[in-house]
Amino acid sequence: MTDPVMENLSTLDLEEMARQMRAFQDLTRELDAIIDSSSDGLWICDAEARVIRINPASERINNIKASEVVGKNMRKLLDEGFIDRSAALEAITTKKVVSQLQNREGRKLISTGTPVLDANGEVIRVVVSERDITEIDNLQRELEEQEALRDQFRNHMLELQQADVASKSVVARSPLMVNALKQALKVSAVNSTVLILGESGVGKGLIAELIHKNSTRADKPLIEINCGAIPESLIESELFGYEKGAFTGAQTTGKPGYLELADGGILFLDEIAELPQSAQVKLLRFLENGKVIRLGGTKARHLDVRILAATHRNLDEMVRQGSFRLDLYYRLNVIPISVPALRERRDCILPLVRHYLELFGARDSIRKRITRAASDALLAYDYPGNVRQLMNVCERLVVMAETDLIDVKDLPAEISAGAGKPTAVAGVWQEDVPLQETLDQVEKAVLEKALAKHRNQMRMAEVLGVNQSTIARKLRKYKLINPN
Ligand SMILES: Nc1ncnc2c1ncn2[C@@H]1O[C@H](COP(=O)(O)OP(=O)(O)OP(=O)(O)O)[C@@H](O)[C@H]1O
Repeated sequence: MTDPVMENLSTLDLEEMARQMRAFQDLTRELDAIIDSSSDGLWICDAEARVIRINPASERINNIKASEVVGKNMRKLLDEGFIDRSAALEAITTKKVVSQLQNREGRKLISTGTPVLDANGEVIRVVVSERDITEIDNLQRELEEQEALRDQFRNHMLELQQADVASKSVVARSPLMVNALKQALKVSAVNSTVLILGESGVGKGLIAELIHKNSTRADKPLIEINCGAIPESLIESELFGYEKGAFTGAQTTGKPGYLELADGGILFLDEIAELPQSAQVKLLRFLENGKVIRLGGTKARHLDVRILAATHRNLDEMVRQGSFRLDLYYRLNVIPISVPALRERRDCILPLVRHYLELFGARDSIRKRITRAASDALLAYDYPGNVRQLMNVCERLVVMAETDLIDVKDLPAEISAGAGKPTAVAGVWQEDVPLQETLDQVEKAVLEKALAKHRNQMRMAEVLGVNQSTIARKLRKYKLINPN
């Protein structure tokens, strides 16, 4: 017997139905693939909140099998305590998309219930997607903790620094030193990298502090690191920071580097010549693009850090020998400031002595004066350790000198040894050196003494019996004044 319905269908109708059926099957397969491959969990419920299906991601997130929940009503799952809130129930009631935070099996989930409405606006299905945000949440918390730690650290440093700088004053009498300070003040206003050159103890650190104090970054940190004092194996992690587990012994939370800590402020890299080659490459990259990537990390952080660097070494020579990168040298040497050795600015010596005797005296409530002979010995000494050495001598004199009047006998042996002896000024010279060289040395020493005493070229000219233009020319020749 033939089917009457089939009888009335033409071959064309049948072909169309078969095509539609195939298209429907393809669509179902596509939907299955989407649902099953989603990394977010998916729950599909009917209008009564009965679970129709859940995807493999949901099985994994909730640690259940689909068979345990399919066919059950969300209300029952709620009563059984399997879930603490249901986005599906709320979406059915409100007919709106709802998002909820849920705690399940010790994990944090964000569930979004979306109602599917028919043509009459009635709910026919609810799709609930759930995303496990436990890791993101932990990372967020870690980040917040680190940021809090960083702020705490930075504030602490800033307080210490402000107290330190406030208590310091810079003594400068010699034109060479005055010029170095002027340069420092001038560059404070800009953001350029500065390379401070000079022997150990001349005051390079003090110049860096002066630049910071007078810059627009004064209320942000000045972080100082001595590249020579950090073990080579640690310098990169100290400078650039590291992510957790970057190397054996790394803190489990990871750590920001000094560059990050200096964000918004200034990083002062003392003893820059001691920076290992691999760190030189990374520093150069930072100077070029302003970004750092922590060790073991992939995320580039953009930082706003001004770099000041200092060294007592001859970087030119190191570049020639290949131990310092030329490209980094160019990047650092944008504005060089040379701080002269103390023996090249003897007219700073006595003002510094007075300054430090007063400073240490006030600290210890001791007031000490100094004899002329002791002053002369201090003035004649060469100070291989520069201002730092002079400062230590003054502290010792305040504490140790037996009477209120400091005399030659109170001075350290290396300084008192020179007292009273004829110096180059009085006529001691080396044998067998060209006469002109000896004469130049004597002339320079005479000018240095006169400059320290009279401070005024006119007066110097009077005392030395030459005209003022000769004095000016010779001061320039021996670099005792600013060449400009
Ligand atoms: N012109 C100055 N007036 C007052 N104190 C100074 C002056 N120059 C340096 N000092 C003091 O001398 C000490 C040494 O200075 P500083 O540390 O800045 O030298 P440095 O050149 O950076 O030395 P190093 O190369 O060893 O790091 C510091 O205590 C500093 O305050």
